[in-house]
Amino acid sequence: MTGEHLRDALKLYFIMGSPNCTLPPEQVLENAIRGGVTLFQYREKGKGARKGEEKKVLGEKLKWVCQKNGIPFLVNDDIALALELDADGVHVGQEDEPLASVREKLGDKIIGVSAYTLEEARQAANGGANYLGVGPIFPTKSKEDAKAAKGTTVIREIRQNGIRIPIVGIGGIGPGNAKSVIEAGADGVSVISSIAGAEDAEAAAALLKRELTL
Ligand SMILES: C=C1C=NC(C(F)(F)F)=NC1=N
Ligand SMILES: [Mg+2]
Repeated sequence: MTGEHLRDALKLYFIMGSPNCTLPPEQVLENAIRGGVTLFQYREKGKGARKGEEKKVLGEKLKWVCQKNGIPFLVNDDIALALELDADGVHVGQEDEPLASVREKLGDKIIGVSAYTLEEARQAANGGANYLGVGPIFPTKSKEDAKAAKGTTVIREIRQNGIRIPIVGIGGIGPGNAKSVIEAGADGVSVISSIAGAEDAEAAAALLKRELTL
């Protein structure tokens, strides 16, 4: 996938695992994609998260849903699982395996890196990350150890410092604030609870997509 294709694919980036879903995760994902999700990250984390074989089995199901619908399937944190599932890529945080060693294992697959500050963004961009996950932009309920929300200024700051790689904002993004993330210079928004926690994931995704394309 070329850089520009990835930039477009980041538009509406859905992230979830079984702890985020009330309905069966594969059904939530199917509905979310029908509503306009453009890229998916399997993030099996938090209370009640599956482990080992169960985590892998769910990953295979969700990867299949993505492949059927032609959208990229990424795995959060777990490099070994990403390789086992032959995922399209991974997302790693500052405290996960260093970018250089992940790149060595994954070759030209997609590697996204979390960035909370301009410095972290610059380091990841220089280190060959394919995209940055910048946030939390707004207060989030989806990550227990989330840092203080930064607002959209941090995205503007990264762009003003000449960092051009694709950026997706993350953290408390939903209808009403999604557009401001794009206006600050991000190529897309990533959401967990706005879609996974919605009564109707398809409608929730469609509402967000519409706001992003207005
Ligand atoms: C902690 C995270 C930060 N950003 C992202 C993404 F949106 F994909 F960039 N995913 C994560 N799991
Ligand atoms: Mg992580």
